[in-house]
Amino acid sequence: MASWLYECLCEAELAQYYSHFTALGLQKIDELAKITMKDYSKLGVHDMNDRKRLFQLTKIIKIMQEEDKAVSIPERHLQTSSLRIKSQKLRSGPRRQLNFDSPVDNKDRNASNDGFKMCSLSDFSANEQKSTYLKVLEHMLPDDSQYHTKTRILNATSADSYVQTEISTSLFSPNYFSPLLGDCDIPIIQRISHVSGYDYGIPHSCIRQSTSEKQNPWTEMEKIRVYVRKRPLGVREVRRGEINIITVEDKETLLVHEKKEAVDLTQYILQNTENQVSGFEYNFKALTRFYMAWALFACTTTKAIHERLLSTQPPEQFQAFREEVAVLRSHVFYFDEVFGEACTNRDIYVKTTHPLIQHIFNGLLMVLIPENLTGNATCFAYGQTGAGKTYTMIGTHENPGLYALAAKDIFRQLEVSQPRRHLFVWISFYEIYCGQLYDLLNRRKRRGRSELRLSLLEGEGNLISLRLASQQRYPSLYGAVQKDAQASCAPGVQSSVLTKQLRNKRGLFAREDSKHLVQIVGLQELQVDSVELLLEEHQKLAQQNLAVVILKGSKERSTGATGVNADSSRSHAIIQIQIKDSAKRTFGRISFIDLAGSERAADARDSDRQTKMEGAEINQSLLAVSSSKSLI
Ligand SMILES: Nc1ncnc2c1ncn2[C@@H]1O[C@H](COP(=O)(O)OP(=O)(O)OP(=O)(O)O)[C@@H](O)[C@H]1O
Repeated sequence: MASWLYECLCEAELAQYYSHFTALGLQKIDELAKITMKDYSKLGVHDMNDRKRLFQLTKIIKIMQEEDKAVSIPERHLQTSSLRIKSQKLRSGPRRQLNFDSPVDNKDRNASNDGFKMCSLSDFSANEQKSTYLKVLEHMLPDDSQYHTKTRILNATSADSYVQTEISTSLFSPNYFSPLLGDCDIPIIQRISHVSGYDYGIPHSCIRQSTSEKQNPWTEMEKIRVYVRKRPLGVREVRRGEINIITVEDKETLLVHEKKEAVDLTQYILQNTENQVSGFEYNFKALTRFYMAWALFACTTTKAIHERLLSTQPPEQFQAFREEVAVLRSHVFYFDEVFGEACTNRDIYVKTTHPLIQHIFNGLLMVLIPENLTGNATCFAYGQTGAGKTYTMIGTHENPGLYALAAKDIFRQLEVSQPRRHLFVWISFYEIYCGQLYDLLNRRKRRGRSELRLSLLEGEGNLISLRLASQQRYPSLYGAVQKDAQASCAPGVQSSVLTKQLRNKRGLFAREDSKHLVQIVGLQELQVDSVELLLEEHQKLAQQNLAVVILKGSKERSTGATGVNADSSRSHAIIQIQIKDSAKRTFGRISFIDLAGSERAADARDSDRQTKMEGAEINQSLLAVSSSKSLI
C-alpha cells in the first residue's frame, strides 16, 4: 500500500517527499485527502510548484472520494453480478513461486472455469485505490485523454492451447471521473487470442494473479522477500555485441532467453531442471535458494551465445540469430518484485528497504517500553560480478544507494517523534576479504611499527591488519612493536598493560555472544548526526556525515578487475546502522550487505593467480551463505 502512495507521488512529481509523508504517518493514497495547506511545511514542501502540485493532487483525491461515496450503491450492485474474477490464491514465498507447470496442470487446476472470465472495475477492489488514483493522476497531463487498463488471465481450455483473455477497459470518458467510480455502464471490451502448438517443453507460468490485481504490501509476517533488479547493458557489453537476454515481463515475472547446443550440434532450449545446470543457471539456483531481502544478477549473455555470435555466425545471420534468441522463452522466474532498467535506486529503496525501516521503528515503538527487544532487518545484495550490487547498495554521491536513503529515513523518523529524540544513529562499516575482517572506517591498511606506537600513545582505538600479528605467529614483529611502544611511552606505563592493549587493538574478531549473535570485537562505530552532504561543510562534518563516512569507507574496500567488471568488489561489505540510546543500548539495527560477486570459473580463465584465489574464496563463502540453514 505504501508503495502505491509512492507511485502516486511519482505521478505527481512529488516522489522526493515520500519519506516525509511516511514519517508523518501517511501511508495510503486515501490519506492524502486529509492534508491541508498548513501541513505543507511539515511535509517539507516549500517549492511553489510542488505546493501547487500537492494542492492539485489532494483536490483530485477529495473529488474522487466524494464521487466514490455517491456511487457506492451501484458499485455494490455490480459486485454481486456475475462479472467477477474469482480471487486467486496468493503466493506466499519466492521459493514456491518457481512453478513450471505444464499446460495440462493448468488445465486441471481450472477445470471448473469453463468459458471466458469477464471482469469489471469493481472487481479490482484489492488494487482499486492504486489503479484509479494513479490513472487519474496520469490524466493530470492534458494530452492523456484515454487510458486502458488491461488484465490478463491465462486460461487453459485444452491440453495444448492457452487462451489469453485480455480485457481492455476504457476508463476515461470526457468526464473521466465517473466511470472510475463504479458506473454500471463501463464499456467492457474483450480480446481473445489463442496460443497453441508445441511449446518445446518451455515452462509456462501457472495461473496466478496479475500484478495489477494483487494486493502486495510487505507484511511483517513475511520474513524474507526476494527482488531482482535488471541493469542495462554496459557500454563495453554493447561494444562486444552482447545481447540483452532478460525480459521483465511484469512486476513479478522475468524471462530469460537462453539457447543451448547439444553434442550433435542441434540447438535446443534448456529447461531449468536440476541436472542441467550451467554457470548462468547456477546463479539463478543460488539466487532463488538464497532467501534474502535482496537479489540481483547480471544482464549479460552466456559465454556460449557470445562466442557463437562472434565466431561461428556469418554477419548476415547475426541479426536473425539475435532475433531468434530474443523470442525464445526458455525460463520463467517469479520474484516478489522485478525491477526493470528504468528503475532508479530511489524506486527500489521505496519498495524494498523502506518497509524494513518501518519494521525497525515498529519494533522500536515496542522496545521503548520493555527492553531487550529490537527491530532488526537485513538487506542483502547478491549476484554475479558486475550485476550492479554496489551501484544499488552503496551508489555514489550523486546517486545515493539504499543505505544512504535508509539513513535519511531513519533520521527523519527520529526527528518527528518526541520519544525518539534521545536516540542516536551509529554506523559501522567493515568488509570480509579472504576470510579476514577489515574495518573500513578505521584505515584498513596494516600499520607500520611507528604508526602502531603512535596510536598507542594517542590511546587510539583499533588497529586493523589483514593477518593478525599475534604473539605466537609473528613473535619478532610483536616483540619489536612492544619494545617500540615501551620506549616511547610515558614512564609508569607497565609493559603488561601495553601487551594487553596491543593484543586488544590488533584487529577485528568475529565472536558469538551468549544469545548467538555475532559480535565484531574491535569494530569502530561512529556516531553520525546527518546524512546530507553539505559541500561547504564537508571537511568540518567529515566524521559526522554518513554519506562522507561511507564514501570514505568504500574507497578503502578491496577492489580489482575481473573479466566481467573492471572495478569489482573483491570482498563482502557490511554496513550496519544502529539506533542506540545515550547508554549505548541498541534499539534497532539494519545491516546492508553488499556481497562480492559470484564468478564463473570460465570468466576467470585469463585472470592472475591472486584474482583466481579471490574468486575461489568468494564463491566458497557465497556457497556457505546460500546453503546456510539459518537463512531458510
Ligand atoms: N542500474 C544501473 N544502471 C546503470 N549502470 C549500472 C546499473 N547497475 C550497475 N551499473 C554499472 O555496472 C557496473 C558494475 O556495477 P557494480 O560495480 O555495482 O557491480 P557489482 O555487482 O557490485 O560487481 P562486483 O560484484 O564485481 O563488485 C558499474 O559500472 C555500474 O555503474
